[in-house]
Amino acid sequence: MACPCPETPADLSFSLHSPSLMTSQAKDATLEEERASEKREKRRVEAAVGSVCGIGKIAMSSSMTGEVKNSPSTRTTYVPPCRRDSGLVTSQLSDLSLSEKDSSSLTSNGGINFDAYDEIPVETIGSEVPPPVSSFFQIDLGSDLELNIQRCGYKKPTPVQKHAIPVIMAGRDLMACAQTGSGKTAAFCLPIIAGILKGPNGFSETRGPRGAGSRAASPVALIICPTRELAGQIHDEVKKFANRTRVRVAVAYGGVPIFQQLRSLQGGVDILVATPGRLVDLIDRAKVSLQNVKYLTLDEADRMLDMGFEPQIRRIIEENYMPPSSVRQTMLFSATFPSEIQRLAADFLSNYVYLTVGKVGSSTDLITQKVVDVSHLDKRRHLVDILRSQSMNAAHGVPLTLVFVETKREADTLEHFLYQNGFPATSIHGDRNQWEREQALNSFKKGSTPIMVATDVASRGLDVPNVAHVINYDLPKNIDSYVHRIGRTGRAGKSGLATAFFDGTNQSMAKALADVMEESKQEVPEWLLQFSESSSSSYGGRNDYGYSDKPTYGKYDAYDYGQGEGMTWGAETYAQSYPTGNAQMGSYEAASNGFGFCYGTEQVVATGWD
Ligand SMILES: Nc1ncnc2c1ncn2[C@@H]1O[C@H](COP(=O)(O)OP(=O)(O)OP(=O)(O)O)[C@@H](O)[C@H]1O
Repeated sequence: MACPCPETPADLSFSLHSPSLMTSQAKDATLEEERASEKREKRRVEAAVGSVCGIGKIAMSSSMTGEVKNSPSTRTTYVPPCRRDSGLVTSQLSDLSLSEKDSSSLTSNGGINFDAYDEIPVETIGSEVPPPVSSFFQIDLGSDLELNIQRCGYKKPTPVQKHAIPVIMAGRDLMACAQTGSGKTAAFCLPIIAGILKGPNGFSETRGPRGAGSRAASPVALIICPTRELAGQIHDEVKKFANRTRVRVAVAYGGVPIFQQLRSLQGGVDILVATPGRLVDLIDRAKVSLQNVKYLTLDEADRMLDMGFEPQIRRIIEENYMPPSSVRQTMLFSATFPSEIQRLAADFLSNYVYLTVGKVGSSTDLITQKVVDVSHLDKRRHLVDILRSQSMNAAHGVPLTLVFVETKREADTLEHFLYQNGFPATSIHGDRNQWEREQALNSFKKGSTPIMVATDVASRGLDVPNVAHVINYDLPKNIDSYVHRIGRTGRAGKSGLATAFFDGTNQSMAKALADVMEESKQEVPEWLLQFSESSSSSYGGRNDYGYSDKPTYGKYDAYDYGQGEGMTWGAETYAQSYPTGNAQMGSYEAASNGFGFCYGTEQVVATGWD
């Protein structure tokens, strides 16, 4: 059958093959051609990037960049040769158990298949956008880093890496939106490390105290993210890539004693990964100075805004001697970008490239999405039936299953209920101390407790390999959270299953949910379409630009915020807007964020961020 998709523009130097459509002979020939073109491309990109890799804001001219011609603020779309039939046609979930297809989707969660991402359309907007690469070795990342990439088993870059790495290496600011699990972390880590290893700023005398001196640690790269677990995970990732190089990496997040973090900073640091609250604390103690920051990355930038971190972020960036946006390089990464993020981009980025892989805010079609109409009272029975059914069908024990609930109390209650009913479950939420949270996550990762009940504290960024099933026991209040939650499965090109329980209270989500399902080629149940047509509310919906339409400020979950040493702020969630008038205190600790204003203490609907 003829491919209905537009041809890949002939002038694109990288190939976008659909492997399933190729014979092995054709594959060999293509590989040969790829190697040759890789070498040609490497020479061209080297010539273009030259000595400015990652150390300056020198934009490449279109004549330097080769075939992809860009005039100022050009929109370039890379269209895959043929969108594969994903094969993920969903069948109705039988009333109380998993269908055969769903079960097989749970067990086919095996190997990494990044080819799946090759078919996703990519768009770049900006002036003189550096061309993408098709291999890690096409751009000079340095031999140490190349070795570490190989050690990590990364054979080829994912689309976001193909496009983002050359942009960052060329010294450009970047706002990048790519689907969950598609390798955004390495997309910013690799060029930062490469830049530090090459650049004159990288190993200057300024990276901070090396001994017992009193000077503040002065990182060259700062990576800010919303949660402790995510900070820990990014730190691990950076350490893997910086292994056996002289790049020093440290992490700082709340909920644990600060002393150990202070000690690691004392040795001097090149890359600091931090959550906003603890970072402000360290700056106030004069233990961290931002005056040498050359690379600033905001990971899950939209979530940090959503959580009300904007004052902290602004304070960190605008009031602490951080070099201005014309000097530093700034990168924003997420799978969703609500419109509010554009204000931040306008303030913090300069002459940036806007990169989108797939549709902004959409999910990957590697995840089979189900939605079940279930009354509130029936949820537990449904959950038990699903868990039983998948355990019976699983070849190797209970598949890793993440169950999202709305409140911390519900997380505890449901964990207890599951445990009482013979299911090996644990839970993670903001009322558990950091040690308990890490224990829970580890035992989930190892499969000792293959069922984890979680609040939104686990919805973003967490990369647990082989999560087979995400169950939205309680649907979140906005569609971006839904996209991130289900993105805990179907990562790194693997398939996954996501089931949502839709009850009477979720009607305002119907349209947004149906839209996301349609965008990712899922079968939307007729009853949901009907709800979505009758629902007049746009809450949780999207505007014409694919951004979420909802008001994002003041929707507080509990977060890692202004905490002192070992202390957890905001153990609960502030359901609505802040600052609020008539506060109604809940059972949480925080009433002040340490920056001079009171949090709204609206009705408490906890989801456990901190
Ligand atoms: N090029 C690659 N080759 C092999 N594995 C990779 C590659 N890039 C990333 N991975 C792996 O894919 C997984 C997902 O990557 P990562 O966590 O960076 O995704 P993400 O896009 O940041 O997801 P999220 O939006 O949920 O934060 C990780 O286990 C990572 O190690």
